[in-house]
Amino acid sequence: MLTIGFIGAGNMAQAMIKGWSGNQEIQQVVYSPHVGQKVADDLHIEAKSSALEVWLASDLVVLATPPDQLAAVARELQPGILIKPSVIVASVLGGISLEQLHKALGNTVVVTRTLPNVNVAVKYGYTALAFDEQVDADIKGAVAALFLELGRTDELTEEQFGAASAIAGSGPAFVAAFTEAFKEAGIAKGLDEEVAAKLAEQTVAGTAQHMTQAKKAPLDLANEVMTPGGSTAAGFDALTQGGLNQLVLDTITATMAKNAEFE
Ligand SMILES: NC(=O)C1=CN([C@@H]2O[C@H](COP(=O)(O)OP(=O)(O)OC[C@H]3O[C@@H](n4cnc5c(N)ncnc54)[C@H](OP(=O)(O)O)[C@@H]3O)[C@@H](O)[C@H]2O)C=CC1
Ligand SMILES: O=C(O)[C@@H]1CCC=N1
Repeated sequence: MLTIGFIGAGNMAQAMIKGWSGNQEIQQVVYSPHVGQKVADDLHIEAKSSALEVWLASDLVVLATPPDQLAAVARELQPGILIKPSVIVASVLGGISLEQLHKALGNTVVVTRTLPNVNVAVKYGYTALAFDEQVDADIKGAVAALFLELGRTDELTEEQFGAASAIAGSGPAFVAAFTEAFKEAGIAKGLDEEVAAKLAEQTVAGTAQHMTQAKKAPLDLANEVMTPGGSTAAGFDALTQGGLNQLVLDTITATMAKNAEFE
């Protein structure tokens, strides 16, 4: 049995707990100052009463607080790090580098920097992983296998994390915003809200499934839909001329700029 402990029980921690919940070989525990007990009850796991208790009970500890809480959490964990140095840390703290993690937790702690997205809750996530040189292949393999259970994963360099965070980490919010815009357009064109919501959601989900299952590039799929001289091509022109690519680039640029403030 592997025990995964969460420090912080917000949206990201809950998504990961849900993703691993079906695995009978994994036991999960959580500490969060206000919502910890409620989240534990809702997700049928055990609540601990401090970050230190989580550390002492766990094989792998996920740091899932806001990034600015790292120093406070690291202080609480110091006795645990001395008593039980074997615990592996998987940080999901946005913008916090391996170097910053080692500075806070100490150089002896085995630390991995991870960047999952909320889709791990339904095992359709994407997680970027970064390890420092001292992490051996067995640990890398074990951590990667855990995150593979939650969707796709890659080892990236830390320099790639800013872009990965904007596209994969924040991306679900942007895709959701596009889906909402689709729904709103449906309502504006006379559909009732329930029908518009269903059409938008099924079309976004189905398009993603189609590209993934059939291994189709986005523009190949788009071209299949666009009958020459037909209605989709007219809409596609409007989308392109309206500046979709620039808008998406601006969105990713703004996201990365904010993320860089934490570094
Ligand atoms: N949401 C996402 O899609 C992604 C988030 N991340 C990263 O994950 C981290 C958490 O984000 P998210 O879950 O969205 O944030 P939330 O605000 O939803 O949750 C943060 C949690 O941290 C807890 N917390 C705050 N301070 C402490 C502390 N000192 N000790 C223990 N727990 C504490 C809060 O506790 P309480 O409520 O009990 O006060 C809360 O449960 C961030 O660093 C973010 O960058 C990374 C990738 C994607
Ligand atoms: O919004 C945030 O800061 C975090 C990082 C990636 C997704 N959510």
